[in-house]
Amino acid sequence: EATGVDFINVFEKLAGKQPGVRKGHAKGVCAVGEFTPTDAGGRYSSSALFNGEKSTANIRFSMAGGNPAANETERSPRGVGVKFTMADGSVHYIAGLTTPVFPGKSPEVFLGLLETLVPDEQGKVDFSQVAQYRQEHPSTLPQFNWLQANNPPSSYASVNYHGIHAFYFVDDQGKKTKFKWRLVPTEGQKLLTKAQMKQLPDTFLADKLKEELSQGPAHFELQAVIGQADDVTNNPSQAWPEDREVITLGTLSITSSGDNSCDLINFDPNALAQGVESSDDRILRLRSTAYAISFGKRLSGQ
Ligand code: HEM
Repeated sequence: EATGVDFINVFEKLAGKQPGVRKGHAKGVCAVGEFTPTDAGGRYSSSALFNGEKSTANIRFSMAGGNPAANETERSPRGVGVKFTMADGSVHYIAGLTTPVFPGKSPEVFLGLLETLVPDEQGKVDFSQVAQYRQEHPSTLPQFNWLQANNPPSSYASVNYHGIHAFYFVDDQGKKTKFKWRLVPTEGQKLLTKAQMKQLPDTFLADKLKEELSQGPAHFELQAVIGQADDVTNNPSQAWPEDREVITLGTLSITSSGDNSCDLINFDPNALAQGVESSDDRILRLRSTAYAISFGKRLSGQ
């Protein structure tokens, strides 16, 4: 079985030692804002997040991977982490990606994919080996195909983000409802054109966000896709059918960005307030150990 330590080790082989930096999603920007709930979530969950009062939000937008100099025009996932602090003081974390699916049905398949991407002693990646691994492990393909078909965003604030894993709402009676969350920009998605992907510099997303927020807040709808009885909860490489019911849980407003307010946050996706629970997805469960190791390392300058 793959462990959190295995992932931290392979990230170091892929990105080199990056002391003091996140071992995944190394490049990113902090932002702050607030969350205003609708009354829809309260029908499924006892969480204080949905009880009518506003929560404050600490946000971080990021580039996937361990490279702090990642190229922001490349076809790779972008990420978002949100820490909600509710009026009663309780906290709830989410961390998702721009892709609706993850590249592997299990920690082992994902780890194997990363291992094929480790360069040899000459610094070369054997891409034929990567392609062969993908064919032999078809659960790596849906995310790859999605990234080829969808250009990267022109702003961190103008793209959909997906929780990818299944979670459960739990209501006052203990009744559970499976769901997957997503954040949808209220003004719709804005993606780079092929020409912009060639012309833009490697780094523009943090400045662009700051400039956009100087004109006023950016808004996302937090939505929940409600699962049906036979929708699987343990395979993040697969999306649920398109026709599932979607409810709007509230609006996330981003008001400013560019400070260091997220540096001490570990966006552990299993650190959930009462009223929401993790599913049996092994990748989701494993993320806690990997994030904790990364958090400890980066805070201690390793
Ligand atoms: C086995 C699978 C995974 C591993 C080993 C892994 C590992 C990591 C690590 C080590 C970090 C840095 C944490 C920190 O220093 O605070 C990170 C950050 C992040 N990961 Fe993952 N991850 C995995 C799967 C996922 C999935 C499925 C998603 C999305 C659904 C995701 C989204 C993110 C995001 C958005 C961040 C940045 C959080 C921030 O800004 O601090 N990861 N990941």
